[in-house]
Amino acid sequence: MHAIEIKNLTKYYGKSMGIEDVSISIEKGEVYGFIGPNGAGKSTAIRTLIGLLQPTSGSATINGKDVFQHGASLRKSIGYLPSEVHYYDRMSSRELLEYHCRFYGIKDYTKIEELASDFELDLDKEIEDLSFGNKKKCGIIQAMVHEPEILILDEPTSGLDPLMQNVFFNKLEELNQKGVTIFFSSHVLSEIQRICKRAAIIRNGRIVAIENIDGLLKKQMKLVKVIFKEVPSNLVLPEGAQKKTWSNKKLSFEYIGSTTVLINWLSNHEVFDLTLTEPDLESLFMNYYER
Ligand SMILES: Nc1ncnc2c1ncn2[C@@H]1O[C@H](COP(=O)(O)OP(=O)(O)OP(=O)(O)O)[C@@H](O)[C@H]1O
Repeated sequence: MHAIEIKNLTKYYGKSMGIEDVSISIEKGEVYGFIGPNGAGKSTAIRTLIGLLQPTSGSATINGKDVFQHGASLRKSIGYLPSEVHYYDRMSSRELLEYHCRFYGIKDYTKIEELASDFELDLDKEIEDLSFGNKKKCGIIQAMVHEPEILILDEPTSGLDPLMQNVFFNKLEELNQKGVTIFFSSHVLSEIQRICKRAAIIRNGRIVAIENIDGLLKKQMKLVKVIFKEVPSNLVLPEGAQKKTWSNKKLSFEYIGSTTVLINWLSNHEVFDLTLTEPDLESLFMNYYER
């Protein structure tokens, strides 16, 4: 039995399409990524998956149970972070999280303190005084505090600074080691590659690929910028390099291929400086998923 199974899920907002024919299966204990550019349909799919939106057609099950028939009981085993959090402004995070716990019959609030300390959240500040990133932390704690067996997180890292993103991913790894299934959306490829084994790639409301992360890494183009000490004569680029541009001693090109081959090629030259960057999602789509 899959932890999450979405079958041919379609959601139209009136005449406008949110998602069409989306199918995703997630094993128990898996960390699964959901990646796509803005407006691709990630939030629509997630909201429909957890029963917050009625689908136009198709079905979604969690632990084998239909989310519309068993919504209330299933939601007890899910932790959900929406892409945007909206709270009662005049409550403190502590009051909000305690209020949340009471829905789950939790009377011991030590987990709130524990998570707030991990995420460095001041529990005594009123929500309206929290920055965007701190509200996000509050949302993440809310998703985790009742210790759900499945975490469904919609753009969890947006608004978190890089250090806090580290804390967040370490926490996901810790929870996953305890058996928690995690499904999270992002539009940043490196985040998905960091902890997922598989990812569904969505564009214009449709799944364009379901990839093993290893496969995605092999396909991934790198942007290579090299500054040479001296411009080498008769320079031959490694196989897989394309769209080369020169500016003074600075060479830029796109590279798809073995990292070892690239490193070997670089080691044959006097390199003054080097940057390797990941392409944005649009370039990835242009290269592989354009249909
Ligand atoms: N309430 C709504 N009414 C009408 N159209 C909507 C509604 N919510 C979403 N849409 C449309 O559905 C499509 C998918 O939007 P969705 O918010 O699911 O994408 P997303 O991948 O989550 O985007 P983002 O990364 O920007 O959050 C978009 O075309 C959007 O305009």
